Amino acid sequence: MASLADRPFVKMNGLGNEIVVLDLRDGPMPVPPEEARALARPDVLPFDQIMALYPAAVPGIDAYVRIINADGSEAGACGNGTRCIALYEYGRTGRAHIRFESIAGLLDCNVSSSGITVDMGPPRFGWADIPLAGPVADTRALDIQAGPAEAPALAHPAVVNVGNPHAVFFVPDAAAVDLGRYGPELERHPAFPDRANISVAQVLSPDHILLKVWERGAGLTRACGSAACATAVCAARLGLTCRRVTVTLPGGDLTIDWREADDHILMTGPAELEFSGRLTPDMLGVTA
Ligand SMILES: N[C@H](CCC[C@H](N)C(=O)O)C(=O)O
Repeated sequence: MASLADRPFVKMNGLGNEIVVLDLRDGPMPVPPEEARALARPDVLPFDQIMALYPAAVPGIDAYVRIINADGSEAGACGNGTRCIALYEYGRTGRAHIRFESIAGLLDCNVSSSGITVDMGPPRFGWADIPLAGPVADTRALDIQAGPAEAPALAHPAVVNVGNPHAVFFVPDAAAVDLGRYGPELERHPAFPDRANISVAQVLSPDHILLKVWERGAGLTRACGSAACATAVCAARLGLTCRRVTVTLPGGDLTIDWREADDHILMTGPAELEFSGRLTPDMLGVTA
């Protein structure tokens, strides 16, 4: 497989969710998983996701995007990363309305002075859509848990697919949960054949949720846009909140609006451009 050596990159973040943008439209190539893992090393260019841009297949779409986690696995959605590439494309073209295509569908973005809004599409709650290992009638409360059997630390998550799989545990006190301890086993729980992103959510009011996330293929992150979307729709589906909420993550706030008219999830928040550079063989773990 060809190497990414000598390709330009842009380092960005969405509320501290660490993003690397690789614009591969001039020379499309897959992202080698082993090079992604090498690049993500703490002393190289630590990131949570790579957003790789490819030529769009249809007119009117700015790019096709593929999302690679720090462990080299591929994801179907990345809300914070999508805001980052929307800002990147706005900087390149000056156009505020940007459209991406992804494996999970169309991502309609709008860049404005009040933030970047991404239409993440509709949630999918069916067990096979998540996916789960077998039929489950009620995906509002999956029969799994973590921690001591007699007093589980986390139990009965709501599950949803928002382009990628999420399990959301609602708890009375999110700060009291050691997600770093339970995240790894829950991410790889047998109930999730494609693994899952794991959220711990505390409902503060009908329009405000506190959230922390263990991301599939990346671990604890400062923010996770798709988890904020997943948590907002699961909370509304359970009657815990209204359909428009502020989600407060360790890195900051996102506004999520689960639109009644078409069931689409709109996520609004910031993105930040940090620096750019060029990838070297050393950064990619490639022997020259
Ligand atoms: N940080 C991303 C989520 C990445 C999800 C990825 N970890 C997966 O495997 O689904 C976000 O802001 O939505």
